[in-house]
Formats: sequence, structure tokens, C-alpha cells
Amino acid sequence: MLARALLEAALEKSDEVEEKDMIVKEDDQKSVHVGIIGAPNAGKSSLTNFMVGTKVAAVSRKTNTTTHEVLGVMTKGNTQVCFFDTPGLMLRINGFPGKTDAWMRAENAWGSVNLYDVLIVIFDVHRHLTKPDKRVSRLIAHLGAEEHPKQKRVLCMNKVDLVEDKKDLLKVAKEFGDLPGYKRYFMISSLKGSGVKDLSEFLMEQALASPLVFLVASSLVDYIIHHYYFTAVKRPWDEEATIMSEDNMKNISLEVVREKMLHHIHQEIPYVLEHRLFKWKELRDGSIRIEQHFITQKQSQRKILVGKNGSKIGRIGMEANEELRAIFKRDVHLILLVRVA
Ligand SMILES: Nc1nc2c(ncn2[C@@H]2O[C@H](COP(=O)(O)OP(=O)(O)OP(=O)(O)O)[C@@H](O)[C@H]2O)c(=O)[nH]1
Repeated sequence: MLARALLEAALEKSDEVEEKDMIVKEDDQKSVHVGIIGAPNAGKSSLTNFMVGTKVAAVSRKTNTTTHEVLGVMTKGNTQVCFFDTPGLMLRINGFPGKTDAWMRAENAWGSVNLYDVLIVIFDVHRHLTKPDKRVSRLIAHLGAEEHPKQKRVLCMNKVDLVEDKKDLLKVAKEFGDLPGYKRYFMISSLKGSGVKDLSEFLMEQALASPLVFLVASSLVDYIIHHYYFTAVKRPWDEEATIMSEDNMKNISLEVVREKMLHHIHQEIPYVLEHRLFKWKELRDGSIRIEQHFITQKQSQRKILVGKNGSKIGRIGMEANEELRAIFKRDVHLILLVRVA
């Protein structure tokens, strides 16, 4: 379902791809950098994927699937919106024992969180209504509820499609509605897409610098702050972000296969599996040959993953192949092998 929604979104955006390919002079280019932060499973990857219209991060029903920072780019006309995931940051907020790799990653991510022009704080509103989610208030407290001089913060209440009585949403809106640092609130469903258009329009507007800020600046300090903000948002496109590097493509290929695997294999197997890219080759006709290996601990796990006469792994491979072809816009020959360690 989700894969189809993503594909449809990708196809729907094919006109925008043409737009993206148009040459926009550097003077006319605008961009805005958006960080997305939230507890595991809040829907950060789904939201990024929905907006960008293609797969940038693995999405699954299991938590902590985002293991590294992923960048997605949405380009419309002369405006580019770059999305940054903030993996591991919640670890820092919740506290964790020892200075692990995860801790280091979280510290690095924390260092950059204030650099985004917009910070989206996202949470699962359905979960919050079922059982108040302390992680949300802890996250807000950690970020500081007061207004940030250079960053616009927005609160996204995600998964509204799961809330049966929409009146319940008002309760949550009331609970978080008075935070001075959050000028905008969005009720969204990253899965169904409701509310996402408004959010995406808001983000696009942030890239448009308004000369009015100079007129309303009432003091020198105010002027400097606004001027800083003005120049910060009026920056040309991030060229690197628009190029899909081979490393990016390799990551995407692993993530798409992993997502399909998680969709088809529901036991503990995904967690004891090793999954690697074994070979990557661009062929003369422009197509890509990708070989990935799954390494299981036991023969019995291998059997489940392969399925009767290879039916499971075959299905995973076919679905992933189709999606990768749509994302890379070229032929893909995906080979999946399952071995026992
Ligand atoms: N019903 C519903 N499900 C959603 C929505 N957004 C995300 N999900 C589901 O919630 C689960 C987690 O979504 P992700 O996008 O992977 O969440 P995440 O915040 O990136 O998770 P981590 O990578 O673990 O930090 C997936 O099964 C999604 O399909 C939504 O708006 N509605």
C-alpha cells in the first residue's frame, strides 16, 4: 500500500521532474533547509518520502529503521526544499548509558539541529491520544519552547488518519497550541497525504525572502536578526543535494530491498539477518546490475526467507526491482541471494 502510494506520488510528480530539469539561473534560485525530528516511528521517513515523491529512507512498522542521516530534495519552479533526517537525536534527549557510537552520532546531529531554516517536530498523535507520549514534551522542552531567532519551528501531529473521533485532535491542539516557539501547527497523515500539501506550501514560502522584513525592523538588533535570516534563506540551490551520487543510489537500493523484506517477513528474522550490497555495476546500456546478499544464522531462517520454491525472495526481489527502476529511471537487474553464515 505504502509502496504504491509512494510510487503514485513519484509518478504524479513526473511533471515536476521536468521542471526540475529546467535550468534556473543562480540569481533566481531559492532554497530552504528543513530538519525533521521526532521519536522513533513518528513518521519522519514517511513524511520525507511523501514530500520528495521518491524513496529516500526505509519505512517499516518496526522502530529505529533510520540508521543514518538521509537527505531528500523537493524542487518546484525555482525553489528547492532540502529535508534532513535527524537520526539518533531522541537518544540524546532520552539519555542513554555510556558514550557509544549512537551517542556520538546523536551529539553530531544535535550540533546541527539549530542550523536548519525550519525544524519540523513530528509526533504520532494517535499514540499520544491512546497513552500520553512523554517523549513529545521532553523533546519540546529540550529544544526550548521559546521562539528561535533564525529558525521557524513547526509542530506536526501525524497519523491523524488513525484517530477515529476527530474532536480528540482538538484536545491535542489545545495541549500544544500555546507554545511561543511554534508558529505553525499541522495535522497531517504522512501515509494518506492529508495536510501535507499545506505543510509543503508553508515550507516553500520559507524560501521566499520578503523585503518587508526591512520595513518592519524596529531596531538595529531587529534589523540585524532579520537581515541574517533574510540572507540565510535566500541562498541558491544546494547542487550536491540534487545529484544522486552512486553512494546514495547504493543506500537507496539497500533500503528499498530492506523495506520489501520487512513487509514480507514478520518474524524475528529481519533482526538477525545481515544484509549487504555485494556487487554494483553500471552496464554499457545505462542499466544497473545490483547484487545483494542476505546472510542468515540458521538454515531454518534461510528457508523462511526464500519461501517455497523461492517464492518469498522472488516476490521481494520483483517488488524492489520495480520500485528501484521507477526511482533511478533506468533498467535495474536486481539479484538477491540468501546464504547461511
Ligand atoms: N496510519 C499511518 N501510519 C503512518 C503514518 N506515517 C507513518 N506511518 C507508519 O508508521 C510507521 C513508522 O513510520 P516511519 O516513517 O518509518 O517512522 P520514522 O519516524 O522515520 O521511524 P524511525 O526510522 O524508526 O525513526 C510505518 O509503518 C509507517 O507506515 C500516517 O500518517 N498514518
